[in-house]
Amino acid sequence: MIKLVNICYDYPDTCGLNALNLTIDAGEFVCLMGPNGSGKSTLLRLLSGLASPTSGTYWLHDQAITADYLANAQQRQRLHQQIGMVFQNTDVQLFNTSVAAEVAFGPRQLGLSAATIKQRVDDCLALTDCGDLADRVPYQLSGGEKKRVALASVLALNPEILLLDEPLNGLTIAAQQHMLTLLQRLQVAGKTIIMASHNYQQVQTVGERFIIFNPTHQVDADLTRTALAQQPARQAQLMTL
Ligand SMILES: Nc1ncnc2c1ncn2[C@@H]1O[C@H](COP(=O)(O)OP(=O)(O)OP(=O)(O)O)[C@@H](O)[C@H]1O
Repeated sequence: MIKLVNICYDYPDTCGLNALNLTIDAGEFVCLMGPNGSGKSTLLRLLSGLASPTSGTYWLHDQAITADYLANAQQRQRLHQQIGMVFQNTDVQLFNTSVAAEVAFGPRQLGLSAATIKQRVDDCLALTDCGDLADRVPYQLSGGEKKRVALASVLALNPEILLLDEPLNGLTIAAQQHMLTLLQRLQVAGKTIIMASHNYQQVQTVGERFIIFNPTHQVDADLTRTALAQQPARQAQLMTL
């Protein structure tokens, strides 16, 4: 489904990703791990179409997602329907005056009918346990509530792939568990989940594949949960990230 071939991404003064080769299949639950600055967020930005590789090719369903492809508004919108991203800082993502309006925003941009939009909003609020937040102002919600609303607004476009950048950061233990259970439910419902995290303890029971970056922005290891469980030294290293 996703295929990255020899991807490099350079910021003006530093490297973000270095010679990345990766294939991700539909339905996987992938955790991107590695130290601060190793490239996890950069990879999510590339996958979401917010940035294009400096070199190499990003394929999604045999379509090369190039800067030229993304320059076309219709094609960009198509990508955003296929791949949705929950940002690390949800404050940059939530800008509407009510939660219901926030979740309706994406479907409205697609020009869907009022009845379809209402159905999608109701479904996504229910799925993320945000039904009782519908009339609240997103900016005034707690950190955990904001993450769930951001997820609901992404789900309203019904993307097949969900990208999440440190979705557990700043949440209470209960809110973390809530989010993880929600993500597992979405995977069971057929979504592909790609989540950046530096906290192995939090994600070890939900992630099925662990792609671990090193400080030079390369993939250091790409392991199934079972394979990682057989590498205590690697697990210990992940615990210290
Ligand atoms: N907007 C930017 N401008 C310049 N350099 C950047 C920018 N964003 C990231 N970088 C650099 O690119 C490299 C990869 O950063 P990235 O944010 O992808 O890492 P990360 O693994 O997500 O880190 P963290 O765990 O701290 O979120 C780092 O060296 C970082 O300093």
